[in-house]
Amino acid sequence: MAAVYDLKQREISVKERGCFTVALSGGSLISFLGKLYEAPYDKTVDWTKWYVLWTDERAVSKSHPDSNYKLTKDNFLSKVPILNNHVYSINDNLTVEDAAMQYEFAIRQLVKARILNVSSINDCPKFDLVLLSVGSNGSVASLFPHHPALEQSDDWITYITDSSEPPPERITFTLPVINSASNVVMLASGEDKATAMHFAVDGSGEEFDASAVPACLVRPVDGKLVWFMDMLAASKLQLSG
Ligand SMILES: O=C1O[C@H](COP(=O)(O)O)[C@@H](O)[C@H](O)[C@H]1O
Repeated sequence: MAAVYDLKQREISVKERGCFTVALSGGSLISFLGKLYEAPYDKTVDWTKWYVLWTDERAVSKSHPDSNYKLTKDNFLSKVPILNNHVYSINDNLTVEDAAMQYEFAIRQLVKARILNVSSINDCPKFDLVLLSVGSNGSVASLFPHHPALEQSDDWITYITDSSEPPPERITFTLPVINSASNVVMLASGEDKATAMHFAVDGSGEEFDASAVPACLVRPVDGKLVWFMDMLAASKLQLSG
């Protein structure tokens, strides 16, 4: 995945603020992060500057196989020297409502400490990088097709109790936060993503309902969007015009 992210962008963030803030979703993208602890990146990345957060979490314990934290810990964090106090996971001992509030508070503290920038357009936190693995239904983070959470713009973090994919309870970034990032990378791999990718990339026109494919609603307001897909996920693209 082009080493996940342009090395220069990381260097710019580190030079400007002395840190690099990344929000990770769960899903298949986590296995691609492995490239970052292989040569040459293992020598060039300054891991001590990284701050890691999650775009969303499922309401399960951190040791549960469905936990996005566990997935990231097992496949990435346990292999790289990111500082423990730079890892901001979502509390698994609270109700989703309280965990969402607590997580938003933690993000506000990072903004106060100037570890996280703020968007000049909407006052949302401005992550250096948001990495999203797109679901087979076109979901991003824990924002699912036609769900009212897609409309949420008052809060940075919200929660849902009726996810169309198990488990039903989740905590998630809202779209304004995703769209305020400096860089958003969307990843889709596998044939089960092909229909969603077709709508996400080719879907347009008055009749197209973007809320049916939340990935379509990812449009950074003042940042870059990069898509990575494998041949199977891209197999239904029309790429006309
Ligand atoms: O439930 C979730 O799934 C999506 C997509 O995962 P994938 O395995 O189809 O790549 C993920 O991005 C999200 O963070 C997670 O909570």
